[in-house]
Amino acid sequence: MAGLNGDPFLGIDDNIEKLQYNNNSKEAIDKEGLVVGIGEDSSNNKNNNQGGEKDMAGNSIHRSGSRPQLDLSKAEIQGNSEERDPTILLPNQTDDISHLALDIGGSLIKLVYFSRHEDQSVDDKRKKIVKERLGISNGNRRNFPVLGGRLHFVKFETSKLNECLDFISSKQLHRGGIDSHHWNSEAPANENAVIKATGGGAYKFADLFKERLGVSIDKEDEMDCLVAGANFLLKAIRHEAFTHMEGHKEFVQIDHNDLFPYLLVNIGSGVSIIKVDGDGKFQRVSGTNVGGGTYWGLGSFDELLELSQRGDNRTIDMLVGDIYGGMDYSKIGLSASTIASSFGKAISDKKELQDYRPEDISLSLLRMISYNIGQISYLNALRFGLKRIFFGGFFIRGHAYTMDTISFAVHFWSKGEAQAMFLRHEGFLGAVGAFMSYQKHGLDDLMVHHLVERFPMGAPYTGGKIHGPPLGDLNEKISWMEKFVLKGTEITAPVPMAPPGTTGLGGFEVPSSRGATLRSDASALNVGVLHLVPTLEVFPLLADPKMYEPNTIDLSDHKELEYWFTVLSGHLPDLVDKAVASEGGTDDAKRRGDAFARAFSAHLARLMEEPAAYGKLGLANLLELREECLREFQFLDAYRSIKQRENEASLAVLPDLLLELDHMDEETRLLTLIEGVLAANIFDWGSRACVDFYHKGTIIEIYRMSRNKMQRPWRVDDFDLFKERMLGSEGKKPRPHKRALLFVDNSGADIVLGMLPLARELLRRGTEVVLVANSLPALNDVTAMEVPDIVAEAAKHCDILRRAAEAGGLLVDAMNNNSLDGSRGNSSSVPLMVVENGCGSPCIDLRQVSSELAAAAKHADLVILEGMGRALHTNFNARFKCEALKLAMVKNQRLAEKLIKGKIYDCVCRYEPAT
Ligand SMILES: Nc1ncnc2c1ncn2[C@@H]1O[C@H](COP(=O)(O)OP(=O)(O)O)[C@@H](O)[C@H]1O
Ligand SMILES: CC(C)(COP(=O)(O)O)[C@@H](O)C(=O)NCCC(=O)O
Ligand SMILES: [Mn+2]
Repeated sequence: MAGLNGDPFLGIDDNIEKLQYNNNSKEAIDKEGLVVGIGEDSSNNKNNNQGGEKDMAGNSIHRSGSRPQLDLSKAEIQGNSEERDPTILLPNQTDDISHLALDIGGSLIKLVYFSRHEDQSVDDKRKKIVKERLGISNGNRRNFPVLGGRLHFVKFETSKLNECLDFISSKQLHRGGIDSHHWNSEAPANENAVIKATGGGAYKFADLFKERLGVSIDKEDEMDCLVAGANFLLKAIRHEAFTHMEGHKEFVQIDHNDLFPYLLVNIGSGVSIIKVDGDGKFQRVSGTNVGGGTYWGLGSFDELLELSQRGDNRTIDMLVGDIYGGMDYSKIGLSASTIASSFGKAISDKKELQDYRPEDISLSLLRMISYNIGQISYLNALRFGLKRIFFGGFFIRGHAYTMDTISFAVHFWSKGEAQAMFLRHEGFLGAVGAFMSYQKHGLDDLMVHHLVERFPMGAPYTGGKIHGPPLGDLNEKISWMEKFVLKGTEITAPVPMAPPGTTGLGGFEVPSSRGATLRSDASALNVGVLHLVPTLEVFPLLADPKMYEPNTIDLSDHKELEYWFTVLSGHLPDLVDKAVASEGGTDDAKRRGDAFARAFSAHLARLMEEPAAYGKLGLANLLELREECLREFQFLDAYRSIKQRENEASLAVLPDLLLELDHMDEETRLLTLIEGVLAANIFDWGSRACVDFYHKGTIIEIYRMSRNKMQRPWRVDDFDLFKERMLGSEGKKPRPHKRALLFVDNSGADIVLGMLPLARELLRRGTEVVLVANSLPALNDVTAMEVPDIVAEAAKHCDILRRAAEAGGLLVDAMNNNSLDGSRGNSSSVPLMVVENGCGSPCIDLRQVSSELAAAAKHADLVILEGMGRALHTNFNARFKCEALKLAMVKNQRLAEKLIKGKIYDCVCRYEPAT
């Protein structure tokens, strides 16, 4: 059942979403005939002579083991009655699997399409053993629809339907069923292909679709789709909704059980106002013809928006003050600056339209439309007693001033009773709803933790128009990066947006950012590719998953963001060197390294300019973005040789360390073990400060030095509490833990001389130990694939480890002989096991972990989180149902100051009893 069991994972060959831009640099590039649309890249692994599954040493590279997969031959699970009607894609039934849904509006065509992955998982022995040991079988697995892949969001102008048809055809989206990676251009178009579509164009253009693509359009009701889309997004995307007041954006956590009723206002060409009471329960209560089409109809949308930034509507709008001789009409609560009549000054001024500045007209128009919609929305909210109003539709376009104006209107008219909220997928509600209407996708069963949003290399450049077919392979991606960056230097250093807070006060003031330029692609689509990973689970030991926030550092503080921006930019040259070297230093690797650096810099620049562009931003997201970006350019493991070297050096001294430990009494040993973990956590190639002194000595010298400096009390020091729990007090022996989950961090000394000896101590005391390691490489972190070899090597020198590893099925001999047939190895020891965590980042978001980790957690009563990434940047404030120990050396001065009011190289040993 490999396919149905596909373990969760973060895709590595992230797609470059179709790009859109309409700035000057684009023109230049277009003329050169460069393909500017960047499409799905399914061919990362094929095009780069990586050969797929083996590295240079012939070892399997674990790249995507946790990816969702579909197994054509095992479709029988479809009938599994134990599960609540799981929806299953039957890969053989190619004729009824659709990948595409459309919303063809009066202004824009919105596409949502789904791409599945190839099965690239390495079904390694470790996984088989883990499944057996942890009792993960298909029968008792969580119910989930067999669905894994990515949802992409693209838009076109309706008047350019042909470009849209070309796009669909180039990606073969209409062929449905055939994995789009494997489509065969010679294959006949699917005769029965049906595409779900909504919006007026579904009627208007049905014949054209049949003619051009040979597909039938299955028309879905527009309001049904809007509501279905909004409900799905609000439930399934963690930070879909946000408020936007006075330039300040704040993501809102919507409680699923407290979503209804709400008012949905979709501002497309025209405006629909819908009262939503539940799934499929709604009523269109009103609308207005003054909407997005009104604005766009009077000029070019992007241009108008940009002009409005520099506008002053007071030259053309008649204000209360104009009527009252500069005074407020305070009796009825109107200030002098209140707009009394949009465009009203034009009557008295005796000027012609062309005498007014286009900037001022544009702003006046934008305000007129936004206030009007805000007011009508408020009146409808009042009519039905609704407090929450969600605004969607592409008129909003993530534009700060528009949102501020609408928010102000709602706030003003409702006297703060009602709240305006906006949606990140604003314009895609209908298209998502149309997609949802393919019930066989089982999309409605997906939950927040099944979705991972990724922002591929194209994200910083999105916006504007689409040209040309999608880029198909890595090489094209790289040359796109090269050419694009050469031509469009202003894009690598994007025009800064007005800093937060100055995009406009909303209210009745003019934008205070007058003169500030909008991004050259004023129209950025702030949505990424949604990876659907149905096997991800919430870590079962979180005390309160709803309150859980992985990030300790919230980068919405601009100073903080600036600091980390500088740090990460500073790391780049060194990282690129390592990455290039890890791929043999070839010219090809150098090109990829360059492209990676450009792409990551562009992400950083984009986020500096608009920190919330990719949703709520924490440091963990930035660190993960870096790893994903490396993978996008096929740097599968930049630190491979460093990790190997350090593992070997550390394993060589492990026997001496174990001997030393065995001569100690219990209490000294425990302290030495914890000291050892903290000291060995110094080997962190993600920290500038540490890397600097790796040049000053050998690994072992640095480890010794670090250990010698372990002066207690540490900055956070709960060791005595932990010791009491482990060893007891006043002669009372406490019961040992049943199972401990050890979240391991770095390779080399960190795992070998730090965590393994601690694991050994727990095993010795009769506690089962599960080493939890990354699914994919990140910096010098050890991966789940690498741990068994390290343990096997260590076990050669240690009986405790050997017997436990055998019992856990970790030793190669054991694997080959008895483990796979289900026998338990040497039963005289508790087992030592290894599971992957589902991540490929130095940090861990415990809301989205692998199913093996979730299974391992079931019987665990102790969680040990190690390292800065896992225990400080994320999870420092996390509370667990079981006991938790958080161990890390703080290798960054600023973090030390902020988090523990200490200094660099201070240590944290935080012990928390079960909550
Ligand atoms: N790139 C763009 N080109 C044209 N209009 C845009 C663009 N981006 C946003 N808009 C605005 O979005 C409106 C269309 O919103 P949308 O939700 O797609 O409605 P519809 O379904 O009626 O096409 C346009 O009328 C315009 O005001
Ligand atoms: C990337 C890291 C979280 C990895 O730390 P670890 O989890 O290995 O202890 C850490 O190195 C870090 O926060 N670096 C910040 C950059 C710097 O200080 O140079
Ligand atoms: Mn690390």
